[in-house]
Amino acid sequence: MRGGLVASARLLPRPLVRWFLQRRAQLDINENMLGGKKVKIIFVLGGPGSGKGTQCSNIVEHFGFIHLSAGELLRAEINSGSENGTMIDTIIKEGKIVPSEITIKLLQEAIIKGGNDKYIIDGFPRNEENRAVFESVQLQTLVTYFQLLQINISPEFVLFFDCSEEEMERRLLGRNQGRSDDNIETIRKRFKVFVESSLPVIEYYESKGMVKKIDATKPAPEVFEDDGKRMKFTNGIT
Ligand SMILES: Nc1ncnc2c1ncn2[C@@H]1O[C@H](COP(=O)(O)OP(=O)(O)O)[C@@H](O)[C@H]1O
Ligand SMILES: Nc1ccn([C@H]2C[C@H](O)[C@@H](COP(=O)(O)OP(=O)(O)O)O2)c(=O)n1
Ligand SMILES: [Mg+2]
Repeated sequence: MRGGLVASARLLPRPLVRWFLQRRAQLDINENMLGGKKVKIIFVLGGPGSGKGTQCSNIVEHFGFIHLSAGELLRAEINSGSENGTMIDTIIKEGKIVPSEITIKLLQEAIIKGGNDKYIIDGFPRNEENRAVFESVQLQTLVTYFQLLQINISPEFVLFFDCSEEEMERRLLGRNQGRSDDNIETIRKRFKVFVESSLPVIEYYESKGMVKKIDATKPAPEVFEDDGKRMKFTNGIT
């Protein structure tokens, strides 16, 4: 947590960070509990087709979280005809990652609109930029709206769905949701981006002891049994 906070703080003006730290010390609070309502976040990460969306639906049903899929928010933005839509569409078709500002704005809006205090966010952060910008934006939000909106800077934990590429490829080719990126050419690009850009994020959280790794190659009900155990065993989440 401290490392993330320090990294985020580097992106902010120093007087602002100093003010924030002093204010926090005065109020005897920490970054996970800034008075008022706490918004808890769990990140769900894993390669394309590892079963993130499928398992998040199960988790929502059993544990009362609001599920936000970064990919679905981006697809909705394309379909809404927004000015960024064409650009987002092109990036997704190329299997690349959309600039963080766009994705984070959509996530923040959805969190505020959701009005819940527990969110499970799937497919985010997908690269180091996603992670660092999310943390810095959260810190700014905390500073700006000190008593109004308190979203944790860091997730409670990260669920990592570990699945072989062979199995993920099979699932994506059979997904049948009419997605422009579920074709073999884009799938291969997405696997490459996952290994090069997303795995380092998982490793970062692993180094902080925050990752709960799940064998996602098994059939969906068995995978959910694993999620369920991990959710129940985590105090204060359910
Ligand atoms: N454990 C599983 N075994 C077999 N197929 C699965 C499993 N989990 C999900 N699927 C199927 O694989 C495809 C991709 O799953 P999805 O949840 O959309 O993954 P992701 O969000 O990680 O891309 C979907 O068609 C889904 O029904
Ligand atoms: N944080 C994110 C999440 C998704 N995207 C883009 C790039 C991804 O290939 C697509 C689709 O993401 P999505 O999570 O829906 O895909 P999968 O469920 O892993 O198959 O959206 C992004 O740019 N940034
Ligand atoms: Mg998905």
